[in-house]
Amino acid sequence: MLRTQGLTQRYGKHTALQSLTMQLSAGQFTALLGPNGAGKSTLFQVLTGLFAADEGEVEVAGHSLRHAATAALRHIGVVFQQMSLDLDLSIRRNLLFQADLHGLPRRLALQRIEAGCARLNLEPKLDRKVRELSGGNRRKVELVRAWLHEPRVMLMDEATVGLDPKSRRDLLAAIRADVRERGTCVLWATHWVEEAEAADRVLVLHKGSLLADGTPAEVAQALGGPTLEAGFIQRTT
Ligand SMILES: Nc1ncnc2c1ncn2[C@@H]1O[C@H](COP(=O)(O)OP(=O)(O)OP(=O)(O)O)[C@@H](O)[C@H]1O
Repeated sequence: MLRTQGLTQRYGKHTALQSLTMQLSAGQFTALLGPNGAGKSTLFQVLTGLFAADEGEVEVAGHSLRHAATAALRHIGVVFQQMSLDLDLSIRRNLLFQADLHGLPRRLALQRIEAGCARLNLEPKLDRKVRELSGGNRRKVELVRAWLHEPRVMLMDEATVGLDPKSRRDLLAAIRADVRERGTCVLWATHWVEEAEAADRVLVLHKGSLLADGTPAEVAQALGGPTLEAGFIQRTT
């Protein structure tokens, strides 16, 4: 569902991504675990087409991001680290704005907005301004927004930063349910080992390269364990 081949990105003399090759399947929740500065945000910027990598290729659902960007990006939903909702608009207006950008007919847009908000218990708040919502609920609105065009690949960049434990758990549960129900392919960037431990698969990114790839147990072993956390700290600090 999502493939990269030899992705390399440099900022001046600094190499942020070093020939990164990976392949992610449908129905899989993959954690991209990396310490600060590993290259996670750079990878997400490339995967969402914000800029083209210096070298290498990205394919989304069989479409090349370089040669068929519109077709590729249609399958991508994203929640970035930084919130990007309009604080002075209601949840509904924020989501309708995004639906319009995707060219969704109004009736279908309203159906998806209501269904998405119902899944995340946001429905009673649809007409509240985003400014009045807690951090956890703002993130949920961003998730509903990312779902509006029913993408097959979801990219979540440190989506739980700043959330309390219950909000983190709720957001993760909603994403996992989506993986189960729609077979979504999720790439979840985090530096929280605890979140990676709950993933189907873990990719460990360090200094722009993949250090390990496998189930949490396999990665713990590959990193020299005994736990994922111990191996991760040992190999990335
Ligand atoms: N625009 C930029 N110009 C120069 N260097 C950059 C730029 N963006 C990122 N970098 C550098 O590239 C490397 C990777 O950064 P990136 O933000 O992708 O890492 P990250 O894994 O997302 O880190 P964090 O967890 O702190 O967000 C870092 O060394 C960073 O300083």
